[in-house]
Amino acid sequence: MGERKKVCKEIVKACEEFGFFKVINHGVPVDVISKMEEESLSFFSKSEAQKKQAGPANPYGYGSKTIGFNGDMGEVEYILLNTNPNTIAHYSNTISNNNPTKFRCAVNWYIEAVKRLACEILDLMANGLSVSDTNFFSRLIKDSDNDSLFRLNHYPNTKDMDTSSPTPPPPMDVAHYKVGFGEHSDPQILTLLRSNDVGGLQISLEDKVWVPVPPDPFAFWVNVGDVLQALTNGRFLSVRHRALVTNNNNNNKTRMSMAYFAAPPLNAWT
Ligand SMILES: O=C(O)CCC(=O)C(=O)O
Ligand SMILES: [Fe+2]
Repeated sequence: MGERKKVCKEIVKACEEFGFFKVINHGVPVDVISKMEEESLSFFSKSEAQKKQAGPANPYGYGSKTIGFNGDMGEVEYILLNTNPNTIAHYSNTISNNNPTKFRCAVNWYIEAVKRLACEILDLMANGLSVSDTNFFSRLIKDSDNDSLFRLNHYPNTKDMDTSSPTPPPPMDVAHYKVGFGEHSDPQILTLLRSNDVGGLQISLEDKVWVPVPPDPFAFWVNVGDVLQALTNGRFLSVRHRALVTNNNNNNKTRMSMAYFAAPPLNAWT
């Protein structure tokens, strides 16, 4: 079997078993990632009052603790954007009032690079599934009306949390954690997730068995989303995952992640 064919088969197997896999040597330039991370860090380091100028997230913009429309809460603050360049340009003004152009460019470069990677992965998947039209999935996210999203997440350290509860927390190395981002699956086709070197992400393979995902700032994790599960008639699993805030890391570094959610146009006929 040729090398490419082998990769296609392995990707399909991972999507059937886990709906989740890791990509290394992905071709997204290091400086594109580090510029995006720099922008993210500089935004989240601002004062609460400054950050709130870019909110509330409805659904785009800055949000803190409330996630989505179902009243979900978590120890997370985030910026959610549509990947449409007009939306990015609009929000850049309040997200980075000292240099909106720098922020906008960092986001656009990052999105351009991860979108290319997502398309390549989707073509490999189609190939592995022996779909005759191998660009079928990637065409959906290349459509100019695609509804793809980009999200920057920041999780505080437990040291910053309220520990004034009457019952003392269990020893730090046991189950002392808070939910940063509660259990969910991503609704779109595919998610490319990249984080700094602070852990917290977990995936659930069987019911309620949580497996920690080691952080790797040089890699991308790929999540199969609900749309791809549906497009493959359930052959691919859309992976359930969550992010916890722990204080296992003894330095003060906090987790930052960035997620690109590749989605078809809202009115796509699939
Ligand atoms: O921060 C993480 O690792 C998880 C983020 C996530 O699941 C999401 O943004 O949908
Ligand atoms: Fe997610």
